[in-house]
Amino acid sequence: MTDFPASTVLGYPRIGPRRELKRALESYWDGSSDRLQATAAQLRAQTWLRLRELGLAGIPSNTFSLYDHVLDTAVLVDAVPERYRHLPELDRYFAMARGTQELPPLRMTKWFDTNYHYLVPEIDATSPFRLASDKPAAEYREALALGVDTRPVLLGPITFLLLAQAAPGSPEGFTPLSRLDDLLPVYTAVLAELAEAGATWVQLDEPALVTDLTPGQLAAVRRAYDQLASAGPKILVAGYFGDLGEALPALSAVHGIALDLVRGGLPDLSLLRGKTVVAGVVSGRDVWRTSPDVLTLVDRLRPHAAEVVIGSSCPLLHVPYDVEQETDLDPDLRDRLAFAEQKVREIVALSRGSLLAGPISAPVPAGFGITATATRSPYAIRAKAQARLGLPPVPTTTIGSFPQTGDLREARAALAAGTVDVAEYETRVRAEIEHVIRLQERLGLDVLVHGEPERNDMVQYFAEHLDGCAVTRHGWVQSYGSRCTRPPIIHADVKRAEPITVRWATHAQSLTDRPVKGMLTGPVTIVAWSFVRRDIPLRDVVWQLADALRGEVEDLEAAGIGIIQVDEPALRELLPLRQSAQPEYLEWSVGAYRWATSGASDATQIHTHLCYSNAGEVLAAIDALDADVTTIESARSGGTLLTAPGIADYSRGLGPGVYDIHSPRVPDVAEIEEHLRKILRVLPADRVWANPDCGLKTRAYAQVEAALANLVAAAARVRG
Ligand SMILES: Nc1nc2c(c(=O)[nH]1)N[C@@H](CNc1ccc(C(=O)N[C@@H](CCC(=O)N[C@@H](CCC(=O)N[C@@H](CCC(=O)O)C(=O)O)C(=O)O)C(=O)O)cc1)CN2
Ligand code: MET
Ligand SMILES: [Zn+2]
Repeated sequence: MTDFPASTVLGYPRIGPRRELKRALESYWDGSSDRLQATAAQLRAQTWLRLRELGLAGIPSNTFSLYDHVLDTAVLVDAVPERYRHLPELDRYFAMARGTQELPPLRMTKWFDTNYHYLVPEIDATSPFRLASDKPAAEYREALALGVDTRPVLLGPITFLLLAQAAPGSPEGFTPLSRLDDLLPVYTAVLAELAEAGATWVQLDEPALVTDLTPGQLAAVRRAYDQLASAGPKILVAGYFGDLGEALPALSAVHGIALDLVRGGLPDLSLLRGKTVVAGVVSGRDVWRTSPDVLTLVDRLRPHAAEVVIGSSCPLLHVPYDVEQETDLDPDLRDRLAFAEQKVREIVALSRGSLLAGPISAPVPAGFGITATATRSPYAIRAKAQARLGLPPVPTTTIGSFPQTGDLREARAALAAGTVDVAEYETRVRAEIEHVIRLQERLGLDVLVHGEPERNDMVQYFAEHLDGCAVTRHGWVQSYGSRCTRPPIIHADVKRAEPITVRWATHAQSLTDRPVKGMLTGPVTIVAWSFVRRDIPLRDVVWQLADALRGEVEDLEAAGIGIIQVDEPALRELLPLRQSAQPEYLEWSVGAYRWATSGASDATQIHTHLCYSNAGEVLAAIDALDADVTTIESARSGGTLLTAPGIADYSRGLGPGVYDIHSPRVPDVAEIEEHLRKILRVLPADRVWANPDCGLKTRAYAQVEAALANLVAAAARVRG
């Protein structure tokens, strides 16, 4: 049964080496271009042909998506909520993704422990599943027409259902997984269609199988794969981001298993007997070169499996395209790196036994060893000291960023290109800060922000100003839809050479009598959204950052900034997927946050912000952060924060976001007021803040002005 190609990747980036998909999407949405489908087809073709050119034997298809692969799966099986159904195909797809002025979008949340976001399917007890799209087969045929026989990739039914939520109005206790038996025939139908088109192998992605599953869920896994294994094509189940653990025995019927041997260890090898095993030894989650030593893992597998294939640990969606584009990187560092293109080369070389050892790695690390427990005075004492801020009940504020205009981005690009000098660039940034301050005063907000116009990104900006971090020029990774980030590379000990944000914060504060929040990104989030060195424990890197930020907090306070926000939107994201590892993580991550913030005096109000956090799950940790005020995503998760156990006892300031900033739609006053009243039914008025869900950088000024005016009006109504 040795018919599987000798090398493969589980998936590939899809935004385009120069973000071609981003540009095609955004010009399609603003109506200025009709090249979306053509660009998409071109990107797919380019990927298949490039992978073949690099010598990769097993090439995946249907890894492309116009927006999100979970949304694609919902559309594939027709799990489309009634409210979107009247819309024509593509409008409907983007309405589910982004909303329209009339319709809010589906919920969006983090894909496991990555910075990728997926749309949460809504499933109810009667959703009539059926095969409603031929995308997988169409893309298979599209590749075949180019002479590339691919392995179609589908999101597996278990992960799909576990990531879905019960549609609003579902009976108490209803879980989407209870619909498995109704969904399986649709999967059987897609598999049959793919077999008919000529596919010999189909990959089913099941990252949910590396999380803790109940006996009932494990039984569902077995039932699903016993059935799908006989549907036609051979089935490769990919369980990545960790160990398959208890789920592996339940996959006994399938023909192949892809193991994540970077995040997970070798399983009970007897369970692999007779199977094709994709040995995921090349990491899809970092940018470091792979050592040929990984072949010892492959050697351990060989005697047990029917065949062993060299592969990536997970889809390469989470790494940038090509390190060769990074001509500005320090050559010694660049030598240590592999992006998607280089990883494919490594996989091919490993499969041919010709991978060379990488260069001698990192400089000698210092690690980190703070043992002090960081505490501030009790909250009651701090609250009294902070009364000097003179804030009204239900104060209004925003999360930090204001729209990143085309002008600002162009000015930054011009600065990098050398066509604008630093002085000219900074003049523009100061002018933008003044504009943002005046706008907030005009709107009547209580706690102002400077708007973050000097930042390309809340993480990259800090990395650019810290020793030990490098940034890329073209290393884009998709975060959601058309939005991307360039994760910095933390390659050595992190240190702050000089203050980073103080001059922007003091400039903003000099323009107004109202308090302006200083704005920092927290240590966990900087690490979560960067590629991190591997030669010291993650927690040591986080603590190094915490120490650098502690210095920044002290400098801001000394410069007269009375409110300092330290964002930790990724606190929940780094939570280990297995419960057994969670308490330890929460202890050191919360400890690092407290180290960063606890140098502040009682009178300085510390804010934090979290988003896409399923905050209810980490409420105790949020509490332990000990921030005076926490603003949190809530509008787009259907207010689940407000029903979290313990929420009514939350003792400090809390601002559950009252509208979703990731959608272009503008909320009206009544809607925001209703949201605030819902919050006030759960929390006492002296603890509630009124704010959007997240920063406003992705919105246009017209949307922001209208939405914030409505927010201020709604807050005024509930105060009365
Ligand atoms: N790192 C990170 N992760 C996060 C978030 C976040 O803010 N940062 N927020 C949450 C949601 N995720 C998000 C991720 C990205 C963006 C986002 O807006 N990204 C921008 C890019 C931001 C950036 O780096 N901008 C640079 C570069 C801008 C650019 O494209 N410049 C042009 C040239 C200028 C032009 O013509 O526009 C180019 O390089 O080609 C800058 O402003 O300097 C985008 O995709 O459009 C928003 C939210 C969770 N994860
Ligand atoms: C993804 S959290 C964003 C927080 C940041 N202060 C902003 O407003 O953009
Ligand atoms: Zn946010």
